[in-house]
Amino acid sequence: MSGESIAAATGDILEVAGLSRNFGAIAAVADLSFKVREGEVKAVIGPNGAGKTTLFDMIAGVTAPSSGRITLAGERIERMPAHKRVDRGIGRTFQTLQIFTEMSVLENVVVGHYPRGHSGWVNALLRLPSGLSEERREREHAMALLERVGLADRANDRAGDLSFGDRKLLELMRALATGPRLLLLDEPAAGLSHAGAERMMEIVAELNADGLSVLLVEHNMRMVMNLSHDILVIGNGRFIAEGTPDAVRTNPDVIAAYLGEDEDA
Ligand SMILES: Nc1ncnc2c1ncn2[C@@H]1O[C@H](COP(=O)(O)OP(=O)(O)OP(=O)(O)O)[C@@H](O)[C@H]1O
Repeated sequence: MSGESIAAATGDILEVAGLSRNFGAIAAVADLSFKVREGEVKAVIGPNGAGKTTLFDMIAGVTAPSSGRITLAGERIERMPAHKRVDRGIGRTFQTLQIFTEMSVLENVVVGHYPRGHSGWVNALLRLPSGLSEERREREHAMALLERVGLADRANDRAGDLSFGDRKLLELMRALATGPRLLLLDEPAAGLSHAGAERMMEIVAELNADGLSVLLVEHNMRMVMNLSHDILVIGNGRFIAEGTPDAVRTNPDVIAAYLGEDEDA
C-alpha cells in the first residue's frame, strides 16, 4: 500500500513525520511527529520559544524544514511553495493581523481568494446558487462569510475602522475564503477581551462542527481545553506529550514544562 492510500484510509488530513528545523545551532523544532485527523481540532501548546510558530511556518510553506515529511491528505507537501499549499487546502491566520486596512471589509475577503472545488464543507454551508458569474459568486461567497460572523453590515466600511476583535474575525474569514480543508489558527484569542475570545471560540467550534479540521496554536488554555479533541505539547522544539485535554492537563511532564510560566488558564 502506498503512503497516499494509507493516509487516505486512516482519515488523517495532516501527517508530520520526523520534522526538524535548525536555525544555526538552535534546534527550533526537533524530530516532531504527529497527525491531525479529518474533522479534528488539534492544539499545539508549549512554553514560549517551544517552536510552535516555526512548526506552523513549515506546514504553511513559509519556512523550509531541515528534515522530515509533511503530508496533507496523502500528498507530500514539505517542498511545495506556500501558494500551492493554499490551493491544496491549507488556510492560515496570523498572530499579527494581515488585513489591508485601507480596503473595504468585503474586498479584504474577496482579494486573491476563491473557494476551491475541494472545499465541500464551505460550498454546502453557504448553499450558493449555481450559474452565477465568477465575480458575483466570489462576492456572494465573501458576503456569506461576513454574515457568519456578523460583519455583513460593515462590508463596505474601511477594514482599518473595525475594532480589534472584528479585525480578528475578518482575518479568520480571509483564511476561510480560500476554502481550506485544514485551518492553521495562530493565537486566535490573543489580544481579545474575554467576550471576544468566547465569540471566537464559538465560531471556531461551529466551523469545526461543519467539518473543518483545525490545527490551533493558542496560549489561552480555556480555549485550548474547550475546543481541542487532542493536544500536542512541545518544549524546546521537542515532543513532551500528546493526548486528550484531560490527559494532558494532568500529565506530570506537561506540568513540569509549564512551571514558572504565566499561563492564563
Ligand atoms: N528566524 C529565526 N532565526 C533564529 N532563531 C529563530 C528563528 N525563528 C525562531 N527561532 C528560535 O527558535 C525557537 C523557537 O521559536 P518559535 O517562535 O517557533 O517558538 P514559539 O513556540 O512560537 O514561541 P512563542 O510562544 O513565544 O510565540 C526559539 O528559540 C527562537 O528564538
